Amino acid sequence: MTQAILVLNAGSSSVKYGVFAAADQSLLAQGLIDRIGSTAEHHADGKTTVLPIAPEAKHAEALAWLTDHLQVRLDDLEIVAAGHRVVHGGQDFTKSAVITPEVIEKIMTLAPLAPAHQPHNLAGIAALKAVWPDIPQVACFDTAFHRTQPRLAQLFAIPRALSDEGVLRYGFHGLSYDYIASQLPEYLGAQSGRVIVLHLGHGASVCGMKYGKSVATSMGFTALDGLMMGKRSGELDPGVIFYLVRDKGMSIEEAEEIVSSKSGLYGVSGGISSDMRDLAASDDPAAAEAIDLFAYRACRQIGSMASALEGVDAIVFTAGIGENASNVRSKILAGCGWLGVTENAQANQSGGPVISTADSVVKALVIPTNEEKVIAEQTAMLI
Ligand SMILES: Nc1ncnc2c1ncn2[C@@H]1O[C@H](COP(=O)(O)OP(=O)(O)O)[C@@H](O)[C@H]1O
Ligand SMILES: CC(=O)OP(=O)(O)O
Ligand SMILES: [Mg+2]
Repeated sequence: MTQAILVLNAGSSSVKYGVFAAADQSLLAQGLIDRIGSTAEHHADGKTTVLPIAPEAKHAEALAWLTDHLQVRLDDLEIVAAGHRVVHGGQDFTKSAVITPEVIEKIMTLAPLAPAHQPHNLAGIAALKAVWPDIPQVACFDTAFHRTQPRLAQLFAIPRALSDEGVLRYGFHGLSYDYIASQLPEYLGAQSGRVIVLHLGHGASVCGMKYGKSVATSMGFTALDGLMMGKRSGELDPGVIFYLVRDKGMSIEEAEEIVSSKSGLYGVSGGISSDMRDLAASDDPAAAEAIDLFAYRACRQIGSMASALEGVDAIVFTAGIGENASNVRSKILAGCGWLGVTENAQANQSGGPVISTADSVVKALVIPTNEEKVIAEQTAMLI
């Protein structure tokens, strides 16, 4: 039987999985469940099926369905290890780690800093342990890639004692950025020096990379900062939170829910949807304004990254929106014309990879991300 590594990538609205040959990490099978929390769908082998679970069911039910499904589907493979995306690694984890009870405990203590992710990551680890109790499991952290940020990029302007105890800009989506960094030389050659990568999914962030290393990123201590997202506000005056709690009498939990699950595309569209596909299909002016604000905020962050990089050679789009929504890419590129980037509308429509004109000073590209591949490689290295 072929020996294989099973990879789980639990995001805020989806669970992606991949099965890779242990020998060379070639892909053997993959799939994903998305729209968790509305009508969860399983996509694999070109087929889409609605999961036989309640529409409002959460990650736990989706994971239970998935492990049942995988046991049947993978019965001709020998699963020898599992790799997991774990969103928050704090200061302790600068690279991936074999999961032990101590590692689980550290991951749990960081869970309050990533409440929309870390519990699902831990649930995935437990779900696979129940089915494959004897295999090694590896945790691969979203924060690890950004540990190369210079100190000034990590500091918030808060009392020193708080920074010293770890209230810092960690940044996320590091597995995705790691994959994109590995692809840059092939796409850009010598132009891969100063690159701004936009990971635009349900969660969204920007990373400024110098020669493939993170020097600045838009997410912070938690995954709430930076860009506008599916349901998260992104960058927000902290005074708004005080107003909600002190003046409007909300509890901290209610205020947290506002900024983490009632804002972003969902909130600005007046509750139409957190999914870019639904907003693009809507003729409601609030849906159009949500898309415009999403693009506007991305342009503002690109300006910030260009400054941290002291110039820019290329802009890369990736993840669900970045890879698929040509209308959003087009709006963002139009807002960045001053940086020297010119969209090739036809290439953008057809998905690139190069979506700038031949004479564009700054190159723009679409590169599909592959967090699962990075997890498989990091897992193979540790087992
Ligand atoms: N064909 C598409 N057109 C426009 N947007 C899309 C398309 N497919 C996915 N998306 C957007 O991508 C998001 C999911 O991105 P993804 O990176 O898979 O998310 P996550 O890993 O954070 O769950 C969806 O919420 C939706 O807004
Ligand atoms: C960190 C984060 O926001 O992840 P996701 O995009 O998967 O929600
Ligand atoms: Mg994701």
